[in-house]
Amino acid sequence: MSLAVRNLTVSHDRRPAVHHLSFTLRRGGLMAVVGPNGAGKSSLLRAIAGLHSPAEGEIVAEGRVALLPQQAGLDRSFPLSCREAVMLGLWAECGGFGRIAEDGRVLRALEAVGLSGFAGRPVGSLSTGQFQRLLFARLLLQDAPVILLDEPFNALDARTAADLLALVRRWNGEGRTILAVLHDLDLVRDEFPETLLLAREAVAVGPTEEALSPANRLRARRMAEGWDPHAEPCARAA
Ligand SMILES: Nc1ncnc2c1ncn2[C@@H]1O[C@H](COP(=O)(O)OP(=O)(O)OP(=O)(O)O)[C@@H](O)[C@H]1O
Repeated sequence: MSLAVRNLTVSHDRRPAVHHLSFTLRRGGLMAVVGPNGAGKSSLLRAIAGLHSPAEGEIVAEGRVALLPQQAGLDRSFPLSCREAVMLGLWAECGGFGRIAEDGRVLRALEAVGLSGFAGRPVGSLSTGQFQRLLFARLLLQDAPVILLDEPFNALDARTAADLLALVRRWNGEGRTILAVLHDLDLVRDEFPETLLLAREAVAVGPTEEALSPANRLRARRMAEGWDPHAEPCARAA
């Protein structure tokens, strides 16, 4: 197994965003995470990436995990050039000074996502699509066997989405394991063989067509609508 999530509860202020969730993903697996707003999808990815400690349960990943976060949660006014922003992806691998020797890799990553000539541009000057390409270049450099994508094609034009989808396909073809939060169910059906349908708890996990059956989607909607944000914290997640 490349990724195993066992009885995972992720809480904010002791209120569970993800509740007693278990699933596994084989090496080279390609799985979509689908669910209503507030279903816990981003919380799940952040916990797998090690950015949020689980309240309960266990996450086992084979090798390094790289996360493409949601753009909406990022501060783009930070004074960084594209080169520096992509180099941040190398921090865990090379530390501060070692990265300077890696400029060639950074330029190649920028080129691979269609951003040749952008190395010196401030990140704040990029369009949404260009910024998403930049985040993909950073992921490319991280070279992780497990890749988490949080709404990777949101607010992109067709050309940018197609280019970045081609990169995802390439990574998967190289045997990397990919877990992606998506709202476009047609894209999920076309590209992702497996799906986790999440409404804080797992509604379904398995082959996409079965997981996204009308009955499961209705159940997910009802579970999300029935959730009381003021309910008592989960006693088991204390
Ligand atoms: N930092 C936080 N502090 C407090 N509550 C949070 C925090 N982050 C998320 N939550 C809450 O956790 C629940 C799940 O949020 P999360 O962002 O994981 O859902 P999501 O499925 O990714 O939603 P969306 O589709 O809208 O992006 C929501 O009720 C949200 O308000």
